[in-house]
Amino acid sequence: MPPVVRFAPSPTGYIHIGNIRTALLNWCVGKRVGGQFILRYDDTDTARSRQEYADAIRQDLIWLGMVPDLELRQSDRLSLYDTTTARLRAAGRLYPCYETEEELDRRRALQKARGLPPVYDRAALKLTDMQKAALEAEGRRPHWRFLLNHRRVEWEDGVRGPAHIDTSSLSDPVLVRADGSYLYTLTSVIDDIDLGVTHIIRGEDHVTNTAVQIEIFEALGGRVPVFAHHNLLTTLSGEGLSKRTGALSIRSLREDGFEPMAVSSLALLTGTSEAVRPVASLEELAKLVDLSRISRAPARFDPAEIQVLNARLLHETPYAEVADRLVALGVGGGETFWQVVRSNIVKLAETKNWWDVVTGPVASDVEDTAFLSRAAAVLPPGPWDETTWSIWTDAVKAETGAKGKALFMPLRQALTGLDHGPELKGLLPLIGRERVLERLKREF
Ligand SMILES: Nc1ncnc2c1ncn2[C@@H]1O[C@H](COP(=O)(O)OP(=O)(O)OP(=O)(O)O)[C@@H](O)[C@H]1O
Repeated sequence: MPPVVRFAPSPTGYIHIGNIRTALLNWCVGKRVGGQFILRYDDTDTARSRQEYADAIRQDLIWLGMVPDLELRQSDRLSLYDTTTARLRAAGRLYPCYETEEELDRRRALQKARGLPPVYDRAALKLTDMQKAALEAEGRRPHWRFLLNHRRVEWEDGVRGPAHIDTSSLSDPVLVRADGSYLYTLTSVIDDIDLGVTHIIRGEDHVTNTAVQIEIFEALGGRVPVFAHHNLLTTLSGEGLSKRTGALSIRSLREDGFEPMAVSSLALLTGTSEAVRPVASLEELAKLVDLSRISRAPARFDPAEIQVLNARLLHETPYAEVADRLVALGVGGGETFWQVVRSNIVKLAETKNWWDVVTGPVASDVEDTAFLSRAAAVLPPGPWDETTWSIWTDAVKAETGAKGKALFMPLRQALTGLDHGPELKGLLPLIGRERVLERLKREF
């Protein structure tokens, strides 16, 4: 059976490069063998979830090439959660609790003072019907906790190998809030069962959730999927990423002009056994994914590396893949121009600067105008090709006696207004004889 995978972000901000590590791993594991990739907005936290963020997540994934096969939002599925929760209540696995946050805080402080772990003591389980009625008469509304089985929950983690957590070390998790809203821990399992999710690949921030959720899967009679918890991306100094700060959001990287495959290559390959390098397509990237070879240590990455990857990716990109975008940027010169400039750019938009250098005008401040006039005098006749530059510079050398930097630098500066850039043997024919003459004679 082909895998069914999902990316399930909360639409509470713009997704960042760490979030897409999760999305990419799921996409790769699912799509490389013809599986289904689901995008699910986990928007049960209505106070923080926003439609504009959900829209942005979809756009970001599509920009990266991960088109979802199915898209759904948890806020549309409340009736499924209502009926499933009723089953858990009927089975005695959900029980009402009336403690306020302050009461719980106090209890935890007391446990800590006694050297005990701050685990919920299940006091609510001992409440009689009369006590519950009295609390409700006071105006209290219950929140609902899941009765854990207090056992050793084991699973074969796709990344971490054999894993286990003893749920007796955990508090019974709240699955339904006092206002009746559901927590992600529950709704996620209900959806994963309903959608037939076969693999749950997510960050290791979810490991504890997994033990709880395996118990919920079992309580609901669902098939427990394969779980895999990957390391989280952190900055070089070890700082985590959060949607709330907006740092390294996919949106900002796109606006900064980075290529989607540079972003994806960095997000996916950092902290794996593969060298971090630009990979040309998601399909190629998917072939490199081996969950069992993802490191357990945090995946530290240098945000500056994205520049390097972007440049390397563009250096290897064939003209056909960028032709339309070059036209949209107002860049001419076709494939020849692309071959000449692609190894001199970090971002595609920089091609426009070089095209402006080709078409002119350029301002230069070469003082030795006599040298330029003598160079102009020996300019070869057209047509020009890649050999013209060396024919010309040999002639200028013979004419003026200049060599090395003293020969090349004034010519480069006069022709481009700059002291660096693409090879002049490629640029020269693009600039053309007429403009070269103008620039040597300073007649722009
Ligand atoms: N720095 C990170 N590196 C890799 N994966 C991450 C990182 N941060 C979050 N994830 C993963 O992204 C997926 C979506 O997570 P979620 O929507 O909860 O976002 P978040 O960034 O963890 O949370 P928050 O909105 O609280 O900042 C989860 O599977 C989570 O494990």
